[in-house]
Amino acid sequence: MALLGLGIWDITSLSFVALIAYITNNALYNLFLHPLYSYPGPLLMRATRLAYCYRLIRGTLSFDILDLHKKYGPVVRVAPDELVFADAAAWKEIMGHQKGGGEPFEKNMKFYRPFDFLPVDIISAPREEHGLLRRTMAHGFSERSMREQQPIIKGYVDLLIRRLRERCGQGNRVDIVAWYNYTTFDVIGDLAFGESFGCLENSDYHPWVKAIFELARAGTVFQFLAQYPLLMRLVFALMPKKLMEEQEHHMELTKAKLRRRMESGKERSDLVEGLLQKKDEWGLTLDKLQANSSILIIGGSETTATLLSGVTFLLLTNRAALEKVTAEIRGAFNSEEEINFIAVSSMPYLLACLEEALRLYPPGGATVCGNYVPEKTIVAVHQWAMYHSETHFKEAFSFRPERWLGDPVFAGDNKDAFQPFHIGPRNCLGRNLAYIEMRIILARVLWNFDMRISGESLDWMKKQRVFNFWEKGPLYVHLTPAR
Ligand code: HEM
Repeated sequence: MALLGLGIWDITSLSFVALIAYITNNALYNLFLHPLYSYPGPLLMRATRLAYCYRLIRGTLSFDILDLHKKYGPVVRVAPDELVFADAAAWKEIMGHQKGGGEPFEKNMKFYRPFDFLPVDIISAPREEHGLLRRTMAHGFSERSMREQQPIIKGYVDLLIRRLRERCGQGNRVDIVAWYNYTTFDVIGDLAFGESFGCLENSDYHPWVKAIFELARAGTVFQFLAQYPLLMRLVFALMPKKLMEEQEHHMELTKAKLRRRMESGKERSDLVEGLLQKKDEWGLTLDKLQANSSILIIGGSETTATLLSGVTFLLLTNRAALEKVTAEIRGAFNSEEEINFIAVSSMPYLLACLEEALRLYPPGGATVCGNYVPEKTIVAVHQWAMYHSETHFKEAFSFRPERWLGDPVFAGDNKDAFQPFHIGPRNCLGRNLAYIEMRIILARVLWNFDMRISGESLDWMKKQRVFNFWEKGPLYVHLTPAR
């Protein structure tokens, strides 16, 4: 084959040279002419986004960002068009409420919705649609709804305790991560679809839940590919058909659950009732309902289970704090029945332990909040890096619940830097529900069991990487009934 007298090898060599020239040209532009050229950062990261993507898909980005802040200061250029901030004021500037409503910047869709064909949900909706969705979904999180949801949540916590009692004692160990996941997925499954996933009942993950964990790692790869549309198309063309079918199957399962919830005809104070009531008026398709209920489940279950796993690990490796929080709980109640939503809200040390775990092990972690400013710069805050900085928190790597209780040793901490639920019009809608679930579950577990960490899990937190979620291995603990 010949083109204008050139052979195949000439054409290949020319294409290669053209590609190298293009990459070099781009890198030189990024280093010397780009509007962000004067911001500090490592040479490779300033020259090309590939260096950032490499850290993202290795799952080490969040930890690397802390080192970068130490070396380059509170604002670092981590990709040609991206700045990360380790400054408490950045929260407000990036996400705070604006006069007239809305947030200052649009979200970065390459991060939040890497594929155009995915239906829009509350997390990825543009400003106006987001406002409508949020106002409607907020009904499910009202005080009244949460009061009515209390017996549902209690039912699953009762079942958790029963299951753990069946398994504890005589040298047995349990993987507490799995049990927290079973519980929080069952609770939110019930609150979003009117039926649980049956994880606690069957003492196993439901395939829907398993698929979510399997997709998390792929998510970072797609966030990387979203930067390179041609590569994305190539990967899609080569992707095994089976993977696409599994994704379809997952969405079908969600739709089937939703259909059953709609056909039940019951009015419930749950998390989707608001949307279902507006379904016809807004012409909400099943795809959109599916997308939003999936977000509720993923956002409301994995996060809470992660934090519960984190706080359990931190307590079991900090004996004094474990004894103190256990004494607070066991001293406050005469019977387990008294441990309810209201009672657990007034347990200061329990709350301080949860806050400290949110600081050391923020669920979704390490996630960024990318947004575009008009000049198409992405701006981001990385929670893990921000919270492990001595600039903001004394003894930043240690578990010190006292810092949240006014201990003068930590008077210099910059609490404004700590925003695990984000701030502004797109902050976490489920924050109150999360606190209630976390307090009730932790209080009931500590009331019922003396806990000890199993030797093989002592470096559980150290080994983890982040792929949108913390990639948590099993956390083995020994439980002994306390009564
Ligand atoms: C420890 C537990 C939790 C943490 C740390 C957490 C954190 C967050 C964060 C950081 C966001 C902002 C995400 C973004 O825009 O990038 C968010 C949004 C959201 N969360 Fe949570 N969350 C937790 C539990 C829950 C629970 C239990 C629910 C209940 C279903 C929930 C529902 C939501 C919803 C609906 C949004 C979207 C809000 C919007 O875009 O307007 N979250 N959460």
